[in-house]
Amino acid sequence: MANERTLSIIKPDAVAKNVIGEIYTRFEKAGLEIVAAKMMHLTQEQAEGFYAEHKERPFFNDLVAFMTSGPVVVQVLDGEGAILKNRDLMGATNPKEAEAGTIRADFASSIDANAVHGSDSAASAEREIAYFFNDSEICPRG
Ligand SMILES: Nc1ncnc2c1ncn2[C@@H]1O[C@H](COP(=O)(O)OP(=O)(O)OP(=O)(O)O)[C@@H](O)[C@H]1O
Repeated sequence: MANERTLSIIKPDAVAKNVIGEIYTRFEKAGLEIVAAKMMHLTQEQAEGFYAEHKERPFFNDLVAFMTSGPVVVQVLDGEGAILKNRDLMGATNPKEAEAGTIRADFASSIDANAVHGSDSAASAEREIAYFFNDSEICPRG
């Protein structure tokens, strides 16, 4: 599988639980390099724009309220099959259904406060990385 990049967000619940380092360790152990990272407190506009595809869903307002409730950490992960690898590390959207040992099984408390986001396709990854980072902010190693 080719090297690719994906956008990951550590959501406000996981930042509040002080598990940023534990989540980063999982990325690193899976062979994903963190090639860009920043902590930010999303504005209403930033959260709405990021989740625009969910605009018509009944949970949209709650999702935006949650994502703006506290700081998040946004990062670009780089590695072989990074998109799928990150989705596997995250586990199912609903932590009750997430497999044991996944980030959501271990750190998420509900389907709203589910600890992490990860791009779900190459097209989403491209859009989402560009949403938060300029090319000059991404620092591949080696
Ligand atoms: N039925 C629901 N009720 C409440 N919140 C939901 C529901 N479905 C999804 N969400 C919230 O919206 C986010 C985006 O939904 P999506 O279906 O894209 O899930 P996902 O791809 O697993 O999560 P993410 O996009 O955050 O990686 C979810 O992470 C979750 O926080």
